[in-house]
Amino acid sequence: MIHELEKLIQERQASPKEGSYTSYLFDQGVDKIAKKFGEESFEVVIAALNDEDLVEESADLLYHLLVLLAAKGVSLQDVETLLAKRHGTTTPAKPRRDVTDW
Ligand SMILES: N=c1c2ncn([C@@H]3O[C@H](COP(=O)(O)OP(=O)(O)OP(=O)(O)O)[C@@H](O)[C@H]3O)c2ncn1[C@@H]1O[C@H](COP(=O)(O)O)[C@@H](O)[C@H]1O
Repeated sequence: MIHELEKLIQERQASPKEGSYTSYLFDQGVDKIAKKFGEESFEVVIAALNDEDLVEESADLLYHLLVLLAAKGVSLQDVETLLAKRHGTTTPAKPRRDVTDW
């Protein structure tokens, strides 16, 4: 599904469609898309901390990430290739600072 969604987003990027939210985002540009992604990220944080609808917020977040990646010319395959490279490796769980400012 996520690859189909990426394809549809790329189609909107190549051929803007009247009334399409995706076309609206591409028309607004990377700044707007990045800000929307930030806004949606925060909604995921709020949903997680308040036991709200994490599935719906995650869907919004992934959609906006795909639009952002497309706007920057990065494909899901690029991200998958990096994930595959990391897959199975272990990141040492060293002590880390508390997150106090965000
Ligand atoms: N998955 C999504 C998706 N998730 C969220 N959204 C839209 O994201 C918007 C977020 O709402 P907000 O209230 O945060 O933003 P807003 O106030 O409408 O916009 P701003 O004023 O902040 O710019 C809503 O309009 C949602 O409809 C999505 N819009 C589209 N898709 C997918 O993209 C496909 C193509 O959509 P169109 O480009 O609209 O044809 C659709 O078939 C869906 O599969």
